Amino acid sequence: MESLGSGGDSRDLTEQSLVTRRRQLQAISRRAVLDAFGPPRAVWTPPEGPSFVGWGTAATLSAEGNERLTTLQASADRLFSRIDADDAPAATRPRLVGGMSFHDAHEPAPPWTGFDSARFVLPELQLTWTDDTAWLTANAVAPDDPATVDDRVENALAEIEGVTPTGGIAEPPGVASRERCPSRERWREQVRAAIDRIRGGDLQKVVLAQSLSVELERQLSLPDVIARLDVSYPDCQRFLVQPGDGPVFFGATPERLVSAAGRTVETVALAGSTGRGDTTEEDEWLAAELLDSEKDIHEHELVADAVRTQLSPYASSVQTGQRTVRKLPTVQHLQTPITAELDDAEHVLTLVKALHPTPAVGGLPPDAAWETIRETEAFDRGWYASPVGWFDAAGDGAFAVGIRSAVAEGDRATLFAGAGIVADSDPDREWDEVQLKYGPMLDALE
Ligand SMILES: C=C(O[C@@H]1C=C(C(=O)O)C=C[C@H]1O)C(=O)O
Repeated sequence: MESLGSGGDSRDLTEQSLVTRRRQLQAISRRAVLDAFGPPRAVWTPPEGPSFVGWGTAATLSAEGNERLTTLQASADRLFSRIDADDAPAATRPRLVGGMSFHDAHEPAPPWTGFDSARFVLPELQLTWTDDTAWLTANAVAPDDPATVDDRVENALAEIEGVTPTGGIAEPPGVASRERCPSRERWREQVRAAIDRIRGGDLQKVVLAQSLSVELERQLSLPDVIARLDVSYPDCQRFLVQPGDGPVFFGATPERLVSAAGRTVETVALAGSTGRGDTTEEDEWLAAELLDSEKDIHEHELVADAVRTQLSPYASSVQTGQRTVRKLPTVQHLQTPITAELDDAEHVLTLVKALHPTPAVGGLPPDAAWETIRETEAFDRGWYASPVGWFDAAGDGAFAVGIRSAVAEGDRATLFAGAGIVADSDPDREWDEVQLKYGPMLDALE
């Protein structure tokens, strides 16, 4: 029988009610809340729509192996099978928030301690910001008396209303030293070997990544880092997952993996990159060159085609929007929005399973790309480039691709970034592209 850890014990998931109570409150700054309440915690801030912070643990679901999302979905169905909830907006429903490793086989070893192959937490408390107000949700699995959850939400409400607003955003901690994997010379060899394999015919595209380990001059302040990302990357999905007192995985990603609400599904193809210009003219010139680049269009269309193909078993029609240039502070990408109306509502985890990894972070064909990545990269991707997000009892949810991200603990952080390699790739240009993609995390740290 499946079980879950809840407050340290292992309990049978069937026959247990999940009790959820909610209260509306005066909107309060997220930074003040993050300052006041430590781990375990999670932050989810989309460019549009409700954002939330969760902390504490009402239940943890984790699973391993290549069927981990199937196992996890079954556990979640049991957890959500009996919900005793009061009436409140959909965004305040109990949510499981978390993610999974890029590779099927994953050991949660440093720097990824606590990051299981797949791990989702139902927070004990969720604070949700909607357009003009905020809601507090308290969750408990099989409490002895549901009235204790009413008490919990009232007490937490008082605690939050007593939180003192914080001052200005602190300066970034600063970077004292950095260590790259691989070296520039080794990268050239890796890219050339990948190109040879592509020319040999059994691989079309592979995304190779690098890691950058940095020692910080001071301890990292997560509330400040998140606040800085909010200012610099409002159009990106900002996320943070901290399973315990140890490491935290966070980022500001431009890439939506999938969001599902009933039968409506939204996703995006994002691949093909160039830098930003120093002047408006140069910037527009770079954008025009990207839109016209055969190499980048090829790299991009492999992603768009794969996404459409992966969604087609679930949807009789998949709509492709216009290919445009997405401008981010340090880099610009080719982007194509893709939407689908499903034949029947599907659990968002089913769609995550179908889509991960898209060739924007993996490659094509998937197995050959996976093998090339495993044989080439000398560091552990962990949760980098993997689905990170949330889902609820209805199977609705939203997932981002965990790029433009870092895993950090104390005064150390490891940043990750990659680039799609196709037959026409140039190793030095791909190296430069990777450095630009470190931008969001480096800006937040130094
Ligand atoms: C792999 C990353 O980015 C991905 C690869 C891109 C590319 O190769 O052009 C562009 C956007 C992302 O889909 C990353 O940022 O680490």
